[in-house]
Amino acid sequence: MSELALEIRGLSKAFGGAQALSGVDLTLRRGEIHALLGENGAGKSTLIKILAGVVARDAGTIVAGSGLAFVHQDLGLIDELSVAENIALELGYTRRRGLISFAATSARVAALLESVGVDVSPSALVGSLAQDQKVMVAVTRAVSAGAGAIVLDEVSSSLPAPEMARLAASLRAARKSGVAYIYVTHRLEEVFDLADRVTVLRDGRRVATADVADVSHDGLVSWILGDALEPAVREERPLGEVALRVDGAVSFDVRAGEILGVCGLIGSGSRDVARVLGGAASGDCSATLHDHELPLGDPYALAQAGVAYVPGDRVREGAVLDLAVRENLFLARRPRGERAAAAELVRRFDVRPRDAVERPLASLSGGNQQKVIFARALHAKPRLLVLDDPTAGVDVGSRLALHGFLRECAADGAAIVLASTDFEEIAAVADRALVMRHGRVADELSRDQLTAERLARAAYGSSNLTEVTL
Ligand SMILES: Nc1ncnc2c1ncn2[C@@H]1O[C@H](COP(=O)(O)OP(=O)(O)OP(=O)(O)O)[C@@H](O)[C@H]1O
Repeated sequence: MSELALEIRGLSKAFGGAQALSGVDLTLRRGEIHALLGENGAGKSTLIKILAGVVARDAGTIVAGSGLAFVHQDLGLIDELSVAENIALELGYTRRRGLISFAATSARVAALLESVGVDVSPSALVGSLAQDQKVMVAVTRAVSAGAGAIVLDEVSSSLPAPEMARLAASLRAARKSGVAYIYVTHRLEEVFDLADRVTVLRDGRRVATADVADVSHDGLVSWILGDALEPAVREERPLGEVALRVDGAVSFDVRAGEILGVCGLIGSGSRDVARVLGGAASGDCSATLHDHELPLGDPYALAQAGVAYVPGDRVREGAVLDLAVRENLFLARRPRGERAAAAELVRRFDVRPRDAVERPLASLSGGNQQKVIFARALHAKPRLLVLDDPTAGVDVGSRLALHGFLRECAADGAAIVLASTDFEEIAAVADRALVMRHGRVADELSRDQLTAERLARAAYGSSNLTEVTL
């Protein structure tokens, strides 16, 4: 066991009749980053919830070398407190003669940050840090609690590519302290940037475990999906007249049939563009759709005006978890033949399990919940479709399928605004992209200029790659 931080044998779990995990083995070596992959519903969250003690296992053994800790996407940090205070909440404050010593606490935290290789000041307010730095503070907090293994559960899922590159560098450095990481992601590039080994789950079974150096991108895809991916075809789409005009702090046009990508670093304002147009936030601008003023700020009136919105925060903005999939599909307007229509959408958008229609949305895996929200927006046949990071948490196969649906929607004449933290996604589907910096449109890239790397450079405002440390 000495070389192992964690050993899982024969882990099984069923929910009702559905076998979420069947006899899964996984070993985690000290000081390794071990990626855990699998399509939506493969069983990753169930495995993690069992490790965390939130879900009881049906069978199997788990032996942990030392403590296990969990860092989820929301990180659980308090923005208004300093780095030292956030970590001291876990570590305990250092006392001198019975009194809390902030100086001594800060020195202890500084030493801890250094041991993990995190370059932030203990006195910095967490709210002022970049998202990748926040992840590393959460990691340091877990280390301070004595964790020998840390599960990073989709911490990168809404992290723009440039910030992800920095997080990858920090995590690679952090591994030297001997702590082991399980790293859950749907972005395969990250596996190659970051991980030492990889385990793939499919339908609750372990399909493979391998050294990352021995696997290819296509090999991973076929383990994940049980099949190869059809390469996406990018057909030329004729663009129509200008359909959407936005005027204000940010001004731009989108033509009918055009997919406009919007991206930037966190805080650049790129996602705010989608939130304002989708009716989830108010903003300092006005907009017209086919020359009619859009009722921004009023989600219901926006929907009436032909706008559909796929929110980034599906739990708070997009979905009612306690309601059935069918009810979530038709929240605003219930069609005749609702059951048949819902079953058809579930089939077309490949929502799993297949009998999901009458199940509560909460019982679906995260990625399958997102497909339901996507299906609802596209079913409305919008004239303007606004999406905020729509494929975060969606597996590699489903993502390609959703991109295909986006292209179909554009081919039907919709104007599409796609804000995404996944720069590969924008490069793959957008006809044009705006790159935001400090709340303004800083760059515009046309179709033939669109690559993930160029987007990342533009997001930083640098044409010099060495400054960017991608
Ligand atoms: N509370 C629950 N009740 C019923 N079924 C559940 C419950 N939680 C998970 N499941 C089912 O267990 C299976 C595995 O789901 P899990 O959430 O572990 O997948 P995942 O790999 O984490 O997917 P994703 O990438 O979408 O997050 C799915 O079929 C899911 O519908």
